[in-house]
Amino acid sequence: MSSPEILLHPDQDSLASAVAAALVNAIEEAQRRHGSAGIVLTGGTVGIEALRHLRRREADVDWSRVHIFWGDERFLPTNHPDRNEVQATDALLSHVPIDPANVHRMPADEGEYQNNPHAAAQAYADTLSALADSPGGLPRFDVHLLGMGPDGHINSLFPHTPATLVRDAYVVAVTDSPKPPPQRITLTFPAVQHSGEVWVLVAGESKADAVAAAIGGAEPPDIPAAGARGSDRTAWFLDTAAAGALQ
Ligand SMILES: O=C(O)[C@H](O)[C@@H](O)[C@H](O)[C@H](O)COP(=O)(O)O
Repeated sequence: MSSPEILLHPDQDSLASAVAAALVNAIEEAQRRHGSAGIVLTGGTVGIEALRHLRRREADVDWSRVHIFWGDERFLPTNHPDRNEVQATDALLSHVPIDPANVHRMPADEGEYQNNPHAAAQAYADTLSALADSPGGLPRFDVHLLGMGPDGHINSLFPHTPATLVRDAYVVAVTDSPKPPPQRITLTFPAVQHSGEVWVLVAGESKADAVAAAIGGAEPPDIPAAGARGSDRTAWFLDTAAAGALQ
């Protein structure tokens, strides 16, 4: 796995803009090398702001060869404004010519999955497996975007929770998240670390201690962002405030 690389930006807006520019390049590079690009999206303010910036660069991307996935989802009914996919759709996906069949959303809390986040997590694992080279595997994730909470959580992997210990599944349900809503679906560390590149996007002073702990080598069950590692590259996009506790 790769060592963390730090990319410093003066503020949240320039950070989000830099992420969008880097995504344009990473998508083009993945398409050149593999034919298509697989991008895993995150929720959170910075992650969604980066998508708004990417929308402004719509013409710079060949959307017909992009696959979109999610690192986690709030298990809520379709169209609920707190769903990460609804926010990403508003910010970017409904404004670009992407093939809807290439947008791989996590299931919502309704229909056959209503009140059953475990079945929904399994369904997403099946979706990923169907796109993988071998059964039970994962498709290529060229870039996995991650936000991080002040407690160091990434995706819905919260400190000292069972999901941080899972090694034998790529997707699990979380039923008692410390941050609302309690029910979520999340990729696990093995899925995150399957990614070629992992980019952690963090702004604000409230995150500074967790940034320093994660980059300083904390244990992932304590500070989950410490387990945010890509096989080829791990990039921390930080604003000055979030970098404030780094030595
Ligand atoms: O699922 C959630 O409750 C949030 O999406 C969360 O995981 C978020 O990604 C981080 O807390 C960073 O969020 P900010 O970028 O808004 O600080």
